[in-house]
Amino acid sequence: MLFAVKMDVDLPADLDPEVKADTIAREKAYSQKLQRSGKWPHIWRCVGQYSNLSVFDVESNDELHDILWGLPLFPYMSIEVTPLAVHPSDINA
Ligand SMILES: O=C(O)CC1=CCC(=O)O1
Repeated sequence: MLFAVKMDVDLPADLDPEVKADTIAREKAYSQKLQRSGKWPHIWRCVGQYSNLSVFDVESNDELHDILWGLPLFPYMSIEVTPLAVHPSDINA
């Protein structure tokens, strides 16, 4: 199952710099592990925003939910999930 996920990050201005750096480092490691596994095949920066647009390839809604809840930056994110279906005009479908 494919999902497009937009993640908007909003870190508090007064967040301790060490906590901020550690959380971002853990987020990167978590994301890259999932990218290598094939569960997170695309991640793109949204130009001009502290946001990304990602594609997840997972077995179920519950699996995606667990992945998103596990994001170290999850407490500082707004997340919008869009389930994807094959487009009838897709020449690769
Ligand atoms: O910077 C972001 O967009 C948040 C994020 C998600 C995965 C990652 O490494 O950073």
